[in-house]
Amino acid sequence: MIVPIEEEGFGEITDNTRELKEGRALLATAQNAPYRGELTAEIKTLTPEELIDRWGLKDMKVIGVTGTNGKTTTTALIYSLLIDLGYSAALQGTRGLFVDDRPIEEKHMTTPSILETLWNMKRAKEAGAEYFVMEVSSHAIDQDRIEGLDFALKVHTNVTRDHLDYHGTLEEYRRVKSLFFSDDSLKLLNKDEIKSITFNPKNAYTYGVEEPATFKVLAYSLQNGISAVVQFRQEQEAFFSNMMGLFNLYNLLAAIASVKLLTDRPLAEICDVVENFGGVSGRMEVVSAKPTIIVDFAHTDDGMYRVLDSLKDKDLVVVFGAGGDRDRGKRPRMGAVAGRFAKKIYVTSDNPRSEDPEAIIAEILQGLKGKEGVRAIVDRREAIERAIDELQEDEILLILGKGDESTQEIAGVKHPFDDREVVRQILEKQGTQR
Ligand SMILES: CC(=O)N[C@H]1[C@@H](OP(=O)(O)OP(=O)(O)OC[C@H]2O[C@@H](n3ccc(=O)[nH]c3=O)[C@H](O)[C@@H]2O)O[C@H](CO)[C@@H](O)[C@@H]1O[C@H](C)C(=O)N[C@@H](C)C(=O)N[C@H](CCC(=O)O)C(=O)O
Ligand SMILES: Nc1ncnc2c1ncn2[C@@H]1O[C@H](COP(=O)(O)OP(=O)(O)OP(=O)(O)O)[C@@H](O)[C@H]1O
Ligand SMILES: N[C@H](CCC[C@H](N)C(=O)O)C(=O)O
Ligand SMILES: [Mg+2]
Repeated sequence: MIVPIEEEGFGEITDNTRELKEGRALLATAQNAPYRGELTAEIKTLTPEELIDRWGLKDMKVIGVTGTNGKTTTTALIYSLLIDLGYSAALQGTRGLFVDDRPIEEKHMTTPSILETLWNMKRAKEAGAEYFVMEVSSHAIDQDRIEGLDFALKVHTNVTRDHLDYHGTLEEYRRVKSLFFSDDSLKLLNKDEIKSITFNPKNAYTYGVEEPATFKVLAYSLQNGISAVVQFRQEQEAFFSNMMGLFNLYNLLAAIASVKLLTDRPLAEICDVVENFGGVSGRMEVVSAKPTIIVDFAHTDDGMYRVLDSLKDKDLVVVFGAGGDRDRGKRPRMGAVAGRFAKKIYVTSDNPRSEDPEAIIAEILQGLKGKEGVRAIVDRREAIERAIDELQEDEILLILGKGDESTQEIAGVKHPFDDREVVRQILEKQGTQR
């Protein structure tokens, strides 16, 4: 990556030795260390810390959220609460880069290289942001893509199972996630999932629904949205959100606690603005009210469990698949979770990428042996169409795994495909046929 830099004698900086040329400096990172062996003396290099100094980023308050699921939702909530309380904030993650509700960069990676993050922080600062809320993926921790960053707050959502294609084992995955919480930084941990990580107890706060915690939910209801009462020391306040599901109560609690720790504003003021948050696109997004069709990004067995469990008193119909070139072990587990909660199940393709879609479906079906009402349809559009055609009164259709993704990656080609758009086209076609 190459970005402009105002440096005597240099106009640009890159993090790739292969892009070096006259007038271009090199950012010396942990990631490109293996390639810096034969650097000649006249190459101007900067470390991430030096670049942070030069771009005056030291006073930017960086919030990092890591965990298997909930990062995009929790960061979006923190960002939204800060803005509604009058602060200026930036958001970087799976859905791209935003500053004060303005999209600045298309969606790219959940956590890009340190040069890209610093460049985004520079642009956010120039746009007036004082907070930089970012998702921190396990890959980024493992590859030290966050080197040099001084976090004002580190947040843990949960550590269940994903990316074992990359980390190998659950222990290794947990070890990597725990690295993020090993220093003295101010940290906020999910007390109900505290066993999933190890952490440095210095400056550690907790949030919880079941367990006693610094930020404790005293009561809650999940009927028609989420309403709850939270206690922090002597403060006790109620909040309400239109979002659905117990898992979103955790995301809300983590966000409220984060903003309290960052701003020390009265809990009442923070809880007052919770209701303004309309949710994250592609996460529990109600695409159609009648028939009820919800699109969600759940793409692990734990994510699916949380979503389906939060609707378990309804008749559920599920369309889902599993990503190719990702953790294969979760596939039968995803099948088993669907089998446990859903009345009808359409197993289809997600992003097969370089794998054979039929083979992925077969691995998911391993978790559905003996289950009635299961159909396997490789073509995702056809699976969604069949599910909608066969949907009965008072059944709820959940289309899982892709959320707000706008493409389906098959054999290296990204085809335009957006679950929500497909649902709208099918309903329109049906509407005209009725
Ligand atoms: C598997 C993986 O994570 N790969 C990431 C990794 O690539 P890599 O290890 O191949 O990097 P590399 O080619 O050795 O280069 C490392 C550094 O050395 C430099 N380099 C390289 C060669 C050279 O000759 N000279 C040189 O200086 C490169 O410019 C780079 O800065 O480092 C790159 C630079 O930071 C990332 O862009 C790349 O992410 C790829 C594109 C990717 O798809 N990663 C996915 C798996 C990912 O990270 N996903 C997570 C989580 C997704 C989620 O759950 O939401 C994410 O954060 O998005
Ligand atoms: N706190 C949570 N615990 C478990 N599952 C959750 C939680 N929050 C959201 N989910 C489920 O996981 C899905 C992904 O949520 P979200 O996009 O916020 O997670 P993420 O950590 O950013 O995921 P990714 O690492 O893929 O970017 C949601 O669509 C929902 O089904
Ligand atoms: N629908 C995607 C969701 C995963 C996105 C992200 N968590 C990643 O692993 O790239 C898939 O399973 O292919
Ligand atoms: Mg995300």
